[in-house]
Amino acid sequence: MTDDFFARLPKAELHLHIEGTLEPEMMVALAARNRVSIPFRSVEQVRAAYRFTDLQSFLDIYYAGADVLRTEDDFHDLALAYFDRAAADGVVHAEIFFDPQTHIHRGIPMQVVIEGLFAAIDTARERHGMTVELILSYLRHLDEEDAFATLKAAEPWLDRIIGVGLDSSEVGHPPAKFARVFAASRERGLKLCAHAGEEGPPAYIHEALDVLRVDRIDHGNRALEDPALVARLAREAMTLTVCPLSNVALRNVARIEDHPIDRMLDRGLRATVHSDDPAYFGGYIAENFRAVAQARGLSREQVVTLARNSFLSAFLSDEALAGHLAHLDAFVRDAA
Ligand code: HPA
Ligand SMILES: [Zn+2]
Repeated sequence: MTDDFFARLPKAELHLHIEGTLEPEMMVALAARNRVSIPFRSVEQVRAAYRFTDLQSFLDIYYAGADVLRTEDDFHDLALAYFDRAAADGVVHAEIFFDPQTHIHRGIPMQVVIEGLFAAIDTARERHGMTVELILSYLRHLDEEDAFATLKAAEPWLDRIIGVGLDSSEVGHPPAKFARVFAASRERGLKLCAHAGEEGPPAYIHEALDVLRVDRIDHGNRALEDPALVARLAREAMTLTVCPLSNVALRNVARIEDHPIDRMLDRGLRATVHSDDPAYFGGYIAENFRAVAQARGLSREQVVTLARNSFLSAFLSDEALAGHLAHLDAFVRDAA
């Protein structure tokens, strides 16, 4: 399989934090445009700081970097640059996380964030035919009351937000901490996702399923430590949105050659491949597919299964899903 095959393979991006697409060049440019001081003098210095030892060491830099995002134009420019990049990687549908609390706590109103993102989404549809949905992600290191305030602040735009997520520092902040705000989110018709089992134990995945009643698990790698959980996830066809380059960058997997993606597929798990925070972890979605496929010697059939799973796991109408699967089948036939 050539680089071109991985880039043209039609796919859905389901695990991407838009703040994690802030490339060092844009960070430096927005710092200058908004007269925000950052602790780096050049793009090279920013890149050199991207050596992580765990999730928290990444989050510290990721939240600091987000401070250059101030205006509706900033959010628009950030997201449109990402959509252009994703289109070149074969992404035809994306469901992206955004972290409103990161911005609200700095005094940037929800409206600035959301209207900037919506404007870019409209352009992505016109320019690339790409469909994009937003997932409002609650920060789990903050309390549930703050999450409730965020849901309330998003009320005017909920008809254009497809779901909610749960991210940030996992260990010590179990899913059950957000039981009530997830129930309230579900009552408003929102889909539910939660990061679980990235650094946290398998018990957090059980909780995300039983207490939050999520529709998708983000990461979920540590499920492999619990055979009964693996059997349950497989039986329920519960998606795990797996991010290979993130797993290596944050040292949840020692080397890409050790990545468990094929073990997940072999055990009947509905795994998908995504990019998480590509500006920080060294590659967008096609590079995640290529790197893990080459390192693990995946067959073409396994790679196509990963792409198919991305559509099966997306929050699409039956009609849109059928269209994407037909397009994928045609691509596979033509590429044969
Ligand atoms: O990989 C992640 N895990 C938890 N929180 C995050 N916020 C951005 N990326 C991540
Ligand atoms: Zn993530």
